[in-house]
Order: sequence, then C-alpha cells, then structure tokens
Amino acid sequence: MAFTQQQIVESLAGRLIVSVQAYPGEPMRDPRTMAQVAASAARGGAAAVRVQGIADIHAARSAVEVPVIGLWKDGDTGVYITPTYQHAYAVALAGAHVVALDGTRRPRPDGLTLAQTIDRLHHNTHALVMADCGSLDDALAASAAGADLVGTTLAGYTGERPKTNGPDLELLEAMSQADIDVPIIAEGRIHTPPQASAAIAAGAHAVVVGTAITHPTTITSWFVNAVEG
Ligand SMILES: CC(=O)N[C@H](C=O)[C@@H](O)[C@H](O)[C@H](O)COP(=O)(O)O
Repeated sequence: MAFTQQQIVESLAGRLIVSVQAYPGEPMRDPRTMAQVAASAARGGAAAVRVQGIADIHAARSAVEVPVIGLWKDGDTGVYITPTYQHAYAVALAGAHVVALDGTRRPRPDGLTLAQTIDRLHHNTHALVMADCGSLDDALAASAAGADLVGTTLAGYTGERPKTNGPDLELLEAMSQADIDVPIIAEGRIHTPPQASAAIAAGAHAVVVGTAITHPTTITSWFVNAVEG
C-alpha cells in the first residue's frame, strides 16, 4: 500500500503501533512468523507495525495494509538501531514507509551526523524518518536534524535517563512541552493498557507496544514469576 507522508503521520494520531520482533536464536525469528504476528496486530487495530530486519520488512509489507516502520538492528550495544546510512537505505529499499534509526547524539559508526543521514535518506528515498531517542536533548537535536518523528525508544538504554519500570512518562511530558515541532512517539516498556493511555495523556502522538503484545517468552516469564514467586 502506498501512502503519502502526511497520510502516514495523520493515520498514527492517537493510535497504537505494534512492534513485532524476535531476537537472534529465538524460536519465532522467522520472517513468515513475524509477518503473521504483524497481520494479527493489524487485525486487532494496530495503526502501523514496527518490524526489524530486511527479510521481516519485506514479509510484513505483503502481509499488512498499514504502514510499516522498519529498522535494522546490528548488534546490541552502542549505536545499533539502523546505525549507518547504508542500513537505513536498505531498510527503505525493503519497503519501510518509515525508517527508524538511532536518534541519539552519540557518534555514528559511519562518521555521518544524524542530519547528514536524514538528509541523504530524504534525498534518495520517499521514507519518513523516526529518530529513536534516549533523552530530551536527543529529541531536540533529532527534530532540528530533520527527523519526521521522534520516539522515546532508547530512554533508559543510553545512560541519560533511568530505566523506569514502565514508560518514561516524565521524559514524554518534557518532550511534549519542549520546542519540538514533530510528532512524539512513546515507545519502551509500555506493558499495560493504562500505561498506553497514560502515554497519550502525556502528549504522545502514538504509542508503540512491543514485548507486552508480541514477545511470548517475556510475557510467559511475567506469569511464571507471579505464579512461582
Ligand atoms: C531498546 C531497544 O532496542 N528497543 C527495540 C527497538 O526496536 C525493541 O527491542 C523494543 O522491543 C521496542 O522498542 C518496543 O519496546 P517494548 O518491547 O519495551 O514495548
């Protein structure tokens, strides 16, 4: 499905996005499985899906009619979410309507600035850019660098913010009161419907939920801990 950039942003207003990811070595790490989970989320009312890896992005594009936010994780420390321009370009070529990438102020492995990365993507593709941020300063810098959306994805994972139990609502409120003129996406540790609605109340344009909907291993462990103590 083709969308204009404006249609994508408007379609996300006040809506839920579901992140569909399986980690290396996990039983569900298979593009067909991920596409089926993405389609199930779309049936449940997800306004968009967020999908990791080139093969999963391809598979999700043909499985759902909602916008696909794509990313490519390379490693799991430092700058690992779509870390370079080449990763970002490949994500866009795979069909992602929105390219999610590391939107922190940390140096990028290819030596480009965030602004250069975003400029090149905008010049060479039609994709929107979602900057995954870890702090208010990241979000301010990312919106100034040309990001189309800024997310709280990396709050609690870069050392600038505490790893809150649940979403970092304080950061979300600070971002929505700051001079950021692009939509703010709440993402990270949103585990319950009340937390999702609290994120909207704190100023989020849309809310991303991953683990609590699509990661059965973690969800099972929550129940195991409750039952077994
Ligand atoms: C920090 C990082 O690498 N976050 C990743 C970004 O794509 C994913 O592992 C998360 O599952 C996603 O952000 C959704 O968050 P949660 O699973 O907490 O609902």
